[in-house]
Amino acid sequence: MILSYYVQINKLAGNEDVNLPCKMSEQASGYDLYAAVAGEIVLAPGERALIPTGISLAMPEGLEAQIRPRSGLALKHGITCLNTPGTIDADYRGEIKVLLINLGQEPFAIARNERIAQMVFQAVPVVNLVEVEELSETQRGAGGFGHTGK
Ligand SMILES: O=c1ccn([C@H]2C[C@H](O)[C@@H](COP(=O)(O)OP(=O)(O)OP(=O)(O)O)O2)c(=O)[nH]1
Repeated sequence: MILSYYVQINKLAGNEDVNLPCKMSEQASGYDLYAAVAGEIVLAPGERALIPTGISLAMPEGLEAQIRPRSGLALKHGITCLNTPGTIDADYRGEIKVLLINLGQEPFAIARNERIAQMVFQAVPVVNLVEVEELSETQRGAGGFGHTGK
């Protein structure tokens, strides 16, 4: 089953040269996001930075976008998203930004229009929280955090 949505995308002023998010293969889950940094920035080992993408979105209600790391950057350079997956709410109209951290041992340079992360769209169910005095019983009950063993 294929779910299909229209999502509006806007290039922010001064970012006309920055690539729109792009799927690198036909059935890729994620749209790669491009850095809209001025020139180049360098992340020292252990350093984090909020990287602009130069784009904003208008998604239909019931959809979110998740910002996830690129595995190649993580494996080769220790570059990942600190808050993964970052949550882009359907009602957010600001610039999409990517919170990167350098967990590697070398400085890592990020140039304008370099692919830094990916964005995966997800359907979000509408949930109404209902406060009650007691919850239904289950076999697990309150067991968690490894209570079934290693
Ligand atoms: O990686 C991210 C995470 C969030 N956002 C934007 C879109 C999102 O809709 C908004 C708020 O994100 P979140 O709810 O994670 O942040 P918060 O710390 O709870 O802030 P707020 O109080 O603004 O909701 O920030 C990004 O651009 N990139």
